[in-house]
Amino acid sequence: MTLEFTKYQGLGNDFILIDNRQNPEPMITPSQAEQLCDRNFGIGADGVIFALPPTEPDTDYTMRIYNSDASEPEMCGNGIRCLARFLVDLGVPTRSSATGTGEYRIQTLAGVMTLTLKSDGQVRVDMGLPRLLSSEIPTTLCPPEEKAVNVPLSVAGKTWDVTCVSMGNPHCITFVEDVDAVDLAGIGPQFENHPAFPKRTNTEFIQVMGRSHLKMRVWERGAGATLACGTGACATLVAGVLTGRCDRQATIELPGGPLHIEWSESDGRLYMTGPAERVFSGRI
Ligand SMILES: N[C@@H](CCC[C@H](N)C(=O)O)C(=O)O
Repeated sequence: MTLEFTKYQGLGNDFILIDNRQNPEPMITPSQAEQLCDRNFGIGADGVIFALPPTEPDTDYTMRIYNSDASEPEMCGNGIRCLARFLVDLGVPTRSSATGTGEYRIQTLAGVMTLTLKSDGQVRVDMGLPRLLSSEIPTTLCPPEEKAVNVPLSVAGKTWDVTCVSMGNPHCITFVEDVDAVDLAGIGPQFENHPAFPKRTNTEFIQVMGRSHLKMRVWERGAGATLACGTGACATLVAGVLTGRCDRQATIELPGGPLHIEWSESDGRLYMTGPAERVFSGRI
């Protein structure tokens, strides 16, 4: 089998993009995706993203993604910005927004996202509403109809105060004094596979630098330590606001670079703005 692909990255969170517009099912299996993501024996990536035909009214395409461990998450913030750039590079015309900028409407397992192509090359994504009930995360840290905000979680012999937010996919956020001192590879997997998270979890370790500046390191479910996580940055801003640590707009500083996140007071939705770049194309 020969597969055409293009590699993209959003703040160093990197993906293999596949033009799957002729078929509603991904043209490779999760285990083939895992092989392609291998950084020694494959192309190397944090995940594989498929541009699939639309199945919902008023959408342009459908996005699905496999993590580098072959699991399928509901959503990916950096990945959907890469998908916007991929569609532009494929020559797919955009819709025109009220402000005259180009837009795509993309269906995901977490709902429909609107992507706006900005004139400076960045992509702004309407990431939708955060979900806060324990049943929606999901987590057993609180009763199903309660929010897990600043609740204790025991990991690696220490009690961490955590806040849980779903952006379609699960996030567990904890604020620390010094984010560079966190042993990500040591404790990340223990958060990810903690029995309190029946669907596993992404985990964000956050240092507050100011009310509009948070520094983040992430351990991703199914991908490990990555250089950036868009859904994680959105979930982090929500956790920061809910615990009184930050304003509703902030720069989230990630190892791969900054993301701008806004939690709109008027519509309650999260808006993420950041870059996405093509790295290379190939055939495997
Ligand atoms: N890097 C992504 C999130 C990808 C999915 C995640 N690993 C999960 O399993 O939920 C982002 O930018 O949001």
